[in-house]
Amino acid sequence: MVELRGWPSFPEELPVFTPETAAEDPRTLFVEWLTEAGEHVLAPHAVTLSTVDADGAPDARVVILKDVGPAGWAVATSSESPKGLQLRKDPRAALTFFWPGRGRQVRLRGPVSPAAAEVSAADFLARPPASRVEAFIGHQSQVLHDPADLDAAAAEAERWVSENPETAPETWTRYLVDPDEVEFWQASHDRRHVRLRYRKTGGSWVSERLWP
Ligand SMILES: Cc1cc2nc3c(=O)[nH]c(=O)nc-3n(C[C@H](O)[C@H](O)[C@H](O)COP(=O)(O)O)c2cc1C
Repeated sequence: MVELRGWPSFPEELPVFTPETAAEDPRTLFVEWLTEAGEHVLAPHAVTLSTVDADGAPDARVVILKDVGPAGWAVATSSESPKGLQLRKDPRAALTFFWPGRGRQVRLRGPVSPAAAEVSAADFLARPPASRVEAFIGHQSQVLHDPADLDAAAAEAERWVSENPETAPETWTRYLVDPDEVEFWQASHDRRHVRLRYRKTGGSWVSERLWP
């Protein structure tokens, strides 16, 4: 058995979250928390993206948040990857951020749509060369029978990317999660964790405290 008790989850000092003074728009509060997390944790923009597969079973993996704007929270991947195929069939998702260094979690869920082709292409072209090559290799999550196949595909992708520096693969897609619900969770050492959930109703947001 692994002894898991006693491992600390949070630092001794935690921020105090006061829902009464929180922004009216969850995006504003999210950007505040994300910016602050960037000063305390590695990869604050790493987020668990949850989707459902063709059988309705949940699936989840970590991706990188690419942007947050009026159209939603943006992530990027191949439309041919398992998550891309899942989103094509059932365009709904949840995003879960966890920033242990601040004792904070943010959860959001809602419909997902692909960004315009030129936005996805710009996302791809802004990636560093090695990341572009990685995306061009393709076959994400398929079984790799022989590592030599990956070496060959990488060499081919590298050649393609260097000869076509302005071209993005059609499969590279920015997905926008436009949440109906966003929940902010702030740990407290007295276990009175503070939770604030925003729900979109009509065109505006309603926020409610939740029991911990
Ligand atoms: C920190 C971190 C960041 C990642 N960022 C991305 C990303 O932005 N896009 C992506 O397609 N995969 C990313 N991955 C890999 C995914 O977690 C996953 O392994 C891959 O996308 C295949 O997922 P799928 O089979 O569900 O489609 C990242 C993994 C980690 C650990």
